[in-house]
Amino acid sequence: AIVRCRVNLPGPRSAHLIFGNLKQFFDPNHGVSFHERLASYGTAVKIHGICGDEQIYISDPRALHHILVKEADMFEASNMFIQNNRLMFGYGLLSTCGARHKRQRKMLNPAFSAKHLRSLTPLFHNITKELRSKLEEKLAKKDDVSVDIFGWMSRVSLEIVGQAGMGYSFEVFDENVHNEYADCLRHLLPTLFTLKPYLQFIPLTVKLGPPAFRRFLINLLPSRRIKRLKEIVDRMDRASRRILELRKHAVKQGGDTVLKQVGDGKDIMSVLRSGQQSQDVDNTLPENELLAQITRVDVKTLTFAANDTTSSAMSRILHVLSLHPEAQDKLRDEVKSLKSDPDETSYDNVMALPYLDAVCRETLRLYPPAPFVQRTALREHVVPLMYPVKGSDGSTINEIPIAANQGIFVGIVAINKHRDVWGPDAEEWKPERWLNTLPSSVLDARIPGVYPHILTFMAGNRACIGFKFSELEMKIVIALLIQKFQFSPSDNEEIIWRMGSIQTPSTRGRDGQGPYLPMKVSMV
Ligand code: HEM
Repeated sequence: AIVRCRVNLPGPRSAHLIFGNLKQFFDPNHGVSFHERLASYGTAVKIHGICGDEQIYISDPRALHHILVKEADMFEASNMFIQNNRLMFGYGLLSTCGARHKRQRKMLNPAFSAKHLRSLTPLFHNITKELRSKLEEKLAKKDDVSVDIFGWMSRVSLEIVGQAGMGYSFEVFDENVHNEYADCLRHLLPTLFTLKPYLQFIPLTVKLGPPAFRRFLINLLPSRRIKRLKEIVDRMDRASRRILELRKHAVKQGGDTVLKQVGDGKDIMSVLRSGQQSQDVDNTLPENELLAQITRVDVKTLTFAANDTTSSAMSRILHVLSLHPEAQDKLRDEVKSLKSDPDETSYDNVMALPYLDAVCRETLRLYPPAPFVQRTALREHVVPLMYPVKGSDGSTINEIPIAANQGIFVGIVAINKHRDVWGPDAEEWKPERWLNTLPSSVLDARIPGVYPHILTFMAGNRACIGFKFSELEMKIVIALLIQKFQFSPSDNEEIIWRMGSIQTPSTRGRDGQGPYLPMKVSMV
């Protein structure tokens, strides 16, 4: 349905008869500046969608508290997001709504608790040490080497989610083994993102008969990108089937011989399974959903949700540290000053490092891997604003009447960098701001994020379930790498971060070749 705004919100003119502003919004190369332009209109901005549909880009703290927490039942993940994830993964956490989503979430929560993460800490250490050995090998004969940091961050985070999430090793550190799954993940989001304006039609296309018929139609389409996407999804599906076969086989066999492949029972899926066995029938998922949780739906959902996000965040941290050598030295001093051996740092010790915490928070604030997400209003509603906006007719708007079915973009990057909240230096990378008491403007804004004061991991009932997992992973990987290596910018390549559902690095002129972050690495 085409929905119009009920109030004269400011915003850019429509740029295209059919796609409105969506091609600008989803443009990998110029999207970052378009999003900055949107934020300059104010905290509630009108965007033109498909065929005259009007959507609202919101970055106001009070409005987002309302939408994501207080009245979350009235705003769902967008139908496009749900349907698209369902087509790619099946019925998992990223592709269900309402009571069904709530049930799945309740089952999964304990597996992501701090208590459970504590037990995973040694595993995170061991995997990072494997990465360190790889880099040390490369540096054995040279003073410095140029390394694709994104590639390595992607491998380490896939291995961590593989082993800690599913008890499965992707064996990513063996450079002689072509890793099909890692390859698919690397290309999935960038390919998907270039199709975003067209994916707005997904809720219509899923009604076109059974899956086999839709597959037949896809094969008739002339678009190379759609064919590529289908191929990636099919390859991931086949690979996830193989992972599960291996896992089933190994569980049947039991014993130490299979531990390298299927872990030691501490992984998320095993915890889920034992939780399922110990709970009342009423509390459990129906059999088909339980199967969805521990079958390839989950392999794909977990790896998809965890991999690109965390590797983007870790790459960004190392990139920023390479541009701020004094901050890098300060962080290294902090890690080295640990009383315990940094290699064996416990969960509590690594979480208690103040400068490491500040570096992670500041990078996640200024450069959230997911710069926006989408929601749809289920019913009409009025949303209050903390910072009034000036309407296109000059009037002052204090609240926004939202129509049923209206599309909403949650402006994560815009709220994280809001000047009224963070002050005139909001756009600067300053980890020190987290070491002092935060200004009252930040505390008063009451930004509803699960990660305090920023919206990077979102808020409310669909907030990131893996944020503590990811925080631990980032801290261990960064601490152990900084302890041994110096990271510097590449001599002759300009790094560009591209707009996407998840932002990824690349270099100028390297369009369509997947993420890439060359950096110089040397021993300290
Ligand atoms: C820096 C790293 C990460 C960032 C920035 C991030 C961000 C987000 C965001 C913004 C959402 C909300 C999506 C939406 O509502 O449209 C989300 C959801 C989710 N994340 Fe993360 N995430 C990260 C790491 C992880 C990790 C490591 C895992 C798993 C191990 C994970 C699992 C999930 C899942 C399963 C959801 C769906 C939750 C639901 O719908 O109930 N994420 N994440």
